[in-house]
Amino acid sequence: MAQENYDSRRIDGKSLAGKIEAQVRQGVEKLKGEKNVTPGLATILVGEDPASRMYVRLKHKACERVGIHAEDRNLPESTTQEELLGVIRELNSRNDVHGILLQLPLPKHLDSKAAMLAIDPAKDADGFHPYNMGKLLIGEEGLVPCTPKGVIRALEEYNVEVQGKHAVVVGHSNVVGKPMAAMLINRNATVSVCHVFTDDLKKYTLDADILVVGTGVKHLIREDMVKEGAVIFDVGITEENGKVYGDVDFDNVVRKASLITPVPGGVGPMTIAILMEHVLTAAKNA
Ligand SMILES: Nc1nc(=O)c2c([nH]1)NC[C@@H]1CN(c3ccc(C(=O)N[C@@H](CCC(=O)O)C(=O)O)cc3)C=[N+]21
Repeated sequence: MAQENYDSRRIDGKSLAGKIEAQVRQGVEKLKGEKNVTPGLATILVGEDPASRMYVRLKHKACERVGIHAEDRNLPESTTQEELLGVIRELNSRNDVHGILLQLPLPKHLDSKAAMLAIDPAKDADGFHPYNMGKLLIGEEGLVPCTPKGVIRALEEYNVEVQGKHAVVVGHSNVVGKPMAAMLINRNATVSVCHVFTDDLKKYTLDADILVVGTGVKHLIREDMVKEGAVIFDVGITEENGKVYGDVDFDNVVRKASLITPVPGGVGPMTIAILMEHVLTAAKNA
């Protein structure tokens, strides 16, 4: 059987990220030339979790590509809450650090809510501070969570109409689902938010014009659960035997989608590109 070619339906997150990074690189050059300011990002990683280390490394590599100065604060697993807050306060006070990223999850003995609250909202590159989250909810999108912002950017790039459309968000996490729902509401979509306690998930997903899935459940979304012509963003990552899987059964769902992101090479690279944009924005505003 001949393999059908669905390439035109695939949202190429890598090339979109490349486009955003090229714009950031120009902005960084301009800021250096005009104000002699080099944007700086400090990442804080507590402990040695290999996945977290890899994500931090990806962010540092992106900084290198766009000309942002990156500082790596790798703290031992035994770090106390007071010590962590001390590092955050030091970074808050430094004028060569414009963005602070506290890599999550933190070891269990640390209070991540209190730590995020300690980050200067103006340096909150992740957009996780309650002040920035609150602004997002009232329609003021400054520093907002990078992953849902990447989805919005892709919708814009591909000229997908959002107003009046039924957008279904699966997963209600603070980093993806909730801010994603807020951004879609801000753009006048009709938004349904589904999660582990939703019964009859399929009833909602089948009606979705735009479907954003971030649950971490491998291949949760099957072909029979999506509407013909849907625009689908897969924000899930499950690692199994060195392979990465999304929340969407891409190979089969692609037949019904009009646009769809793969994993890897979809939303992940866009997340990092938006993070770079945020550090530049924070440096401009400083
Ligand atoms: N404070 C905080 N901010 C974050 O932004 C944050 C975090 N904590 N904790 C963990 C998650 C995860 N995350 C990813 C970013 C990019 C890819 C990415 O680019 N992935 C590549 C694949 C990379 C590979 O597997 O080699 C892709 O999808 O193509 C993945 C995951 C950011 N996170």
